[in-house]
Amino acid sequence: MPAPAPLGASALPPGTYEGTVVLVTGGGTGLGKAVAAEFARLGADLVVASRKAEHLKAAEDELSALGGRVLTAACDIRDPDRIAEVFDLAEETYGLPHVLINNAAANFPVPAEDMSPNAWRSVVDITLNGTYFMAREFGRRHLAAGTPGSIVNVGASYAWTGGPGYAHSAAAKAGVKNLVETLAVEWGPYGIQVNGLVPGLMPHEDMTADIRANLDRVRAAGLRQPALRVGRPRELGWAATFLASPYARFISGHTLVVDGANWQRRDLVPPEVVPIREQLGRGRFDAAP
Ligand SMILES: CCCCCCC/C=C/C(=O)SCCNC(=O)CCNC(=O)[C@H](O)C(C)(C)COP(=O)(O)OP(=O)(O)OC[C@H]1O[C@@H](n2cnc3c(N)ncnc32)[C@H](O)[C@@H]1OP(=O)(O)O
Ligand SMILES: NC(=O)C1=CN([C@@H]2O[C@H](COP(=O)(O)OP(=O)(O)OC[C@H]3O[C@@H](n4cnc5c(N)ncnc54)[C@H](OP(=O)(O)O)[C@@H]3O)[C@@H](O)[C@H]2O)C=CC1
Repeated sequence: MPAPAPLGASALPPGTYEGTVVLVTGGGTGLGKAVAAEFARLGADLVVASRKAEHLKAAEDELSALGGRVLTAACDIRDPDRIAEVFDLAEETYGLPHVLINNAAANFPVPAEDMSPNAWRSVVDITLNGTYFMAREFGRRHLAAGTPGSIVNVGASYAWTGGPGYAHSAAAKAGVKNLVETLAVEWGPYGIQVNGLVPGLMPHEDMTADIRANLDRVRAAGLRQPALRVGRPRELGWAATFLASPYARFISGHTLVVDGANWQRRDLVPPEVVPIREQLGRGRFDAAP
């Protein structure tokens, strides 16, 4: 597929998000930062919430250079009390966020039989429970205030297909997609839109070592994407700024996949079956700890 428009370009009119507060979880790294940047270019004030000080610093430094104001808040989205404090802080500083980008998630490749109960819990807690806790706080505050809002939950295409090597994340992302569909109906009458946004393979400099190693395996195999290229983080940002914009007010309960049709790929001759243990370079399963 052709290369996208250059970084800094936008399909939306300048100032589309002036006077709008956008809260992005995990907005200090990778795709969350790229999405936050597109809102900032269009005039939004940003609230970035995540756990690590170095990620919050990166958000503050890089996103404030794009024009809008940036408030950062240390927050583990597994903690509903801390989430409420972050919303209090945002309200005191700018007013209640109009848009919530539920981007933060956790993931690492591991064969299902090797995964510890705590590893499963950590990924599901962050990816599914954290996403719900953020949406819950946002929804309750808007319902109480009688104001409209827009939520975009970042997902993954293995929500539909299953994700060998990522059982925890795939199950959690299936829950995230399902939550979009439920909340869109429950909160539609109050003017709250809820949509999902799924990136395809979009490499970036903040990828964790585990995910990067998998990307290297994909590249070594020859990429194998129908688009014959990977996605650029700004392509996700453009889709997010459209979904939360005044031009998408009748879109709700929808999950938009930005992956160059990769998740639809089927072959006349199915690919060779290689067990996940082998793909991850692991030996025979040994139940002994
Ligand atoms: C090229 C193809 C790419 C396909 C991508 C598919 C689409 C999805 C992409 C993504 O979601 S990318 C997002 C990735 N980003 C992150 O995961 C960032 C945040 N991650 C983290 O903070 C950690 O990785 C964490 C482990 C998920 C959470 O950290 P926390 O501090 O809460 O947990 P820990 O106490 O460190 O660990 C809990 C538990 O998990 C076990 N564990 C940790 N890492 C691994 C691993 N690599 N493999 C197996 N198990 C792991 C850890 O040992 C703990 O379990 P116990 O030892 O206590 O049993
Ligand atoms: N990159 C890709 O190709 C793909 C990505 N995705 C999805 O896109 C989204 C962004 O992924 P990507 O940018 O690649 O990943 P990153 O690892 O760069 O981003 C994950 C972000 O989540 C934050 N985070 C993790 N755990 C918590 C927590 N408990 N509380 C608050 N924040 C947390 C991290 O910040 P901190 O460490 O500071 O807490 C980090 O900023 C995710 O939802 C992911 O599943 C889906 C498919 C493909």
